[in-house]
Formats: sequence, C-alpha cells, structure tokens
Amino acid sequence: MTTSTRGTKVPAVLVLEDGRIFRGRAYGAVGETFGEAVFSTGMTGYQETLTDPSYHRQVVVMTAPHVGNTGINDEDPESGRIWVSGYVVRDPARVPSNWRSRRTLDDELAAQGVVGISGVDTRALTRHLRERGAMRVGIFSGEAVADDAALLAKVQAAPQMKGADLAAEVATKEPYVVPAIGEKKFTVAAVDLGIKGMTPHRMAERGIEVHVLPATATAEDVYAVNPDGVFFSNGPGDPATADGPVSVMQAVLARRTPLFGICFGNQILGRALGFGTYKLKYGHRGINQPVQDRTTGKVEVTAHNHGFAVDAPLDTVSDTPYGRAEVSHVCLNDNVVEGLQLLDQPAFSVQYHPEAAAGPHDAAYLFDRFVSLMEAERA
Ligand SMILES: NC(=O)CC[C@H](N)C(=O)O
Repeated sequence: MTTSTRGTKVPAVLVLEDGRIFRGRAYGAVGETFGEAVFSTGMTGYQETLTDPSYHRQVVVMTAPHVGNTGINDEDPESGRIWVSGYVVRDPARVPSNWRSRRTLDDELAAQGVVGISGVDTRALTRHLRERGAMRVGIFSGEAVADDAALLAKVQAAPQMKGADLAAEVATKEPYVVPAIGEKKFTVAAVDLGIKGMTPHRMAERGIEVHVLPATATAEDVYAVNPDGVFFSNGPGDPATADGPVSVMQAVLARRTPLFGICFGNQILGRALGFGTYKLKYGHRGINQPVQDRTTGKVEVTAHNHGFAVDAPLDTVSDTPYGRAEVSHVCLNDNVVEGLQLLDQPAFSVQYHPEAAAGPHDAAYLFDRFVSLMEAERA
C-alpha cells in the first residue's frame, strides 16, 4: 500500500554536488535518491518524460511551474515504468483534471517508488545548472534527512553520468515484434538501447514490421530477421561506452543496409563514422528546441533529451570509412550537431525525437525519409 504525500508537509532537501541546497516538501515516494540533475523545459508531456528510458539515473527538474495538472492516464507512457531517478517540481497540482486521468502524479510516483521534491524554486535551480552545468544531486526526505554535510558526502559518492554504460539496464532482455499497421511493406531490425514505445509505433503506422532486439544484439541477430532496414534507438548513458552497438552499426554500414538512428543512435552513428562524442554543459531537454534541416533549409520545432553530442565539423563534408558524411541538422540555439547523413549510402540519424508523442510533430517526416531509403533500395 502506498500513501500519497499530497497535502502533507514531510520536509525534503535537495543537495547538489557543489554544495548548493534547496529545501521543499516530499513529493511522490519518501526516501532518498541520486542521479544527474537536469532540467526539462517542456510545458506538457510529463508522462512521456517520466517514462522515457533515456532518463534512467537522471533527476529531472521541471521548469514549468505547475506539474501534474492532467494527472496520470494509461495511454501516454513511453515504457512500462517511470525511469527518472528523481523528480523536482515547484507547485504540484492540488487536483488533477483531465478526462483521461486515472490517478494523481504524486500517487503514481509514490506507487513506483520514485522520490521527488516539491516547493523548490525551480527557476533558481535551473539557472544554477545553466551556470555550473549538469551535476550530481540527491533528494532526501523522511528518515533519509540528516545533517547537510553528511548528505553532501553521499551525493559526492554517487556515480557520475560521464562514463556510464546504461543501455543494457533499460533495454528489453528478449526480442519482440511490433506488427505493421495495415499492409506490411518492410521489416526493420530495431536495436533497443532504451527505445520509447512511440518509435516502433511510428514505423508500424508506415507499414513496417519492427523486430525489437536487445541492446546486446549482434550483427548476426540483426540479419537473422532479414531486415530491409536497421534502426538504433535512443537510450541512457554515455555514448563513449557503447562499443558493442558501434561495432554492430559498422557491420550494417559495411553491408549498406538502409540505416536510421535516433538520439543515442545518432551518437552511435557519429562514433561508427569516426567522430567523437562529448558531454554538453547542461544538455537539451524539452519540446521546444529549434532545429534546422540543412538539406532543405527548413526550421522545425522539436523534442530533445540529450546530455551528450557528436563532435563533427559543421561546414565541411567528412571522408569516413563508409563514404562521405555531413551534418544534416543543427540546433539553432547553440549550433550543436542534431543530425548526420551519409552521402554515398542510405544511412542517417538525428539527435532529437521525431517520434515525440507529446509533440511537436514537425520532424515526423524523418520516418518517411527512412521508408524512402528502403523503397529506393528495393527498386
Ligand atoms: N535520449 C537519448 O537517446 C539520450 C542519449 C544520451 N544518453 C544523451 O544523454 O545524450
């Protein structure tokens, strides 16, 4: 039996690894938790955020001041559970209101054992993270509260995000198939590094039968499903650790099979081509990030969740072992690489989320681009 902290006054404290402290009230489960403190600027879509496996080991600070207004429904989750390791809000909804709502966000966090804190000045916290960069954090409530120095020592002993190899912790252990909706046109092998439910769905809507494979899938596993195309998903952790998926992708590139990657998948394509990856100061998280598709010049408003990025030259075509490659998409806020494409074979990827269930849907055309690559290959 879980209890809601809604309306109660259990004190909670948020401790950043640089010693900055915010005090508030327990929200969701009471206890302690650790992770990397990051902020998300989405005004809506908190269910999709909470259940995105890429948020594993991250404590998400919501910049929207009122969270929980539409409660929790059974349709919007991106996976079978909440993955954020902690949740920080300013004012939780006192009474959720939506025709689909089944329970409160507070109760859902508590039921899933996710420790959160409310009543925090999330503007001040976000400005701090923008100044100093994403960093480790702990949230403590109930019996976990101790003197500040002891809590800080615990935060400083928690694992870092840099160097974290997390995909296998969140990905499916067993392969499964998402059937095409309507007539089946293509088969895609999707390497699950933390895939969101909407991604195979967006493919299924386009007549693709998606074979979702575990993060540890080998090139033989990928080709065993006789794919028309191969997909590498989003996922948590530092792409510098993803040597296994990088070598599987290199095998796919060597066979020139149509290839598409999203987010972690983009970072893996970057590495497969010989580019580096690096940790951003505070990352991109939210559903209002402007990206330019340099192949068309069009600007799209997009959903992001990434703390790392590919280090590739923006204005020159690069020679790689798999032919020429270029940066296809760039973030207009900070010129971070948001997409890569090969010029001599059918492979591309984006750093952001065309599947974005909470919207915006400007980037949905990328799934059509993947379909066109598979059609061209077949013709
Ligand atoms: N959503 C993702 O796939 C994130 C990729 C990677 N873990 C990052 O933080 O950059």
